[in-house]
Formats: sequence, structure tokens, C-alpha cells
Amino acid sequence: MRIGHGFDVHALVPGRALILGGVSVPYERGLAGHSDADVLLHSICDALLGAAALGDIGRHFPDTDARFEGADSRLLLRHCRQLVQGKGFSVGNVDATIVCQRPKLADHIPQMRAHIAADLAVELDAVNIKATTTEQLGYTGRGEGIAAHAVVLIQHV
Ligand SMILES: Nc1ccn([C@@H]2O[C@H](COP(=O)(O)O)[C@@H](O)[C@H]2O)c(=O)n1
Ligand SMILES: C[C@@]1(CO)OP(=O)(O)OP(=O)(O)OC[C@H]1O
Repeated sequence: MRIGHGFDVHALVPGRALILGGVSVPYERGLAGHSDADVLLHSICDALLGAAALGDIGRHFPDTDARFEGADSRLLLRHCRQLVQGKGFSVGNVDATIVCQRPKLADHIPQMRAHIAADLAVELDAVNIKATTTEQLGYTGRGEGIAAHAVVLIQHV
């Protein structure tokens, strides 16, 4: 059994869609990035890569590579799962926290979980997603961006 941790932050800007866990969340701003900037899925990708000692998301999907411009991060997540499987591991469970002052995410979390469970080929019960504000403190509290933390367990098949 091995553990991995991931952390990511993207800035909230006008004129972009807000995509979290593969869900398009209605909001007046969205996350800036080279891909679709799905901060939640990026943190889970990094946790998977970390658990398998495979580096980080920027190593596998460089933001200088036009193939990843506007990319659906669910494709990146599936690719990370395949990399982990290629080293002889399967995914155990995922726990993640989205740090976001606004918008309210609770109604969207079931759909995010379903996407992540499907992309990782695990039961729904193996995926937990949480959201928290920072009580208006710091860059997330001021609405300048959204952060996400994730931990995953993987096990030898
Ligand atoms: N963007 C968010 C942030 C939080 N939630 C939910 O509200 C609960 C209370 O948040 P606090 O930061 O005040 O502790 C939290 O446990 C989430 O269920 C949310 O839906 N969207
Ligand atoms: C996903 C990639 C690649 O499109 O770009 P971004 O969407 O900017 O995301 P980030 O979390 O900065 O890191 C990895 C990148 O290389």
C-alpha cells in the first residue's frame, strides 16, 4: 500500500468556464489555465503520480505542449490511472478537498464523485470530495482562485 498527495491552485478569471471534477459549475468566472484548469482533477492526478513515484502533472502534460491546450482534465486523470496501473498498482481510495469561497459546490459534488470514480475505475464509495471556504481569508477567501488538496492510496495488484 502506498500513499500520494496532490495540491493545485488556479486563478479565477472572467471569460472562462468553471470546471471542477469534470462538472461545469455555473459561475460568473472560471479558472485560468492551459488545459480546462480543473484544479480538483489536477490535484488527484498529482496524488496518483506521487503515490507511484512518477513525478508530477507538469512532467507528463507540459503546459508548453499544444496537445493539452484546453484539454479535458478527465483525459489526463484517466491517463494517470493508466500510468499507475502500468507500474502494477490499482487505486484504493481518494479523498480530496476543494478550497473555494464561492460558488457553493455541495450540489455538484455527487456528479464530481461519479466522474472521478468512473475515470479511476473504482466504486463510488472509494471517492470522497469535500468543499470548504477559508472564511474569507487569504487568496481563496478573496475569491482570487480555487485550490484543491487530494490524497490517494494505491496498492500492488
Ligand atoms: N464552496 C463551498 C464551500 C463550502 N461548502 C459547504 O459548506 C460547508 C461549510 O463550509 P465552511 O467553509 O464554512 O466550513 C462545507 O462543509 C461544505 O459542505 C460548499 O458547498 N461549497
Ligand atoms: C495541465 C497543464 C497542461 O495543460 O496545464 P494547466 O491547465 O495550466 O494546469 P497546471 O495545474 O498548472 O499544471 C499542469 C499543466 O502542465
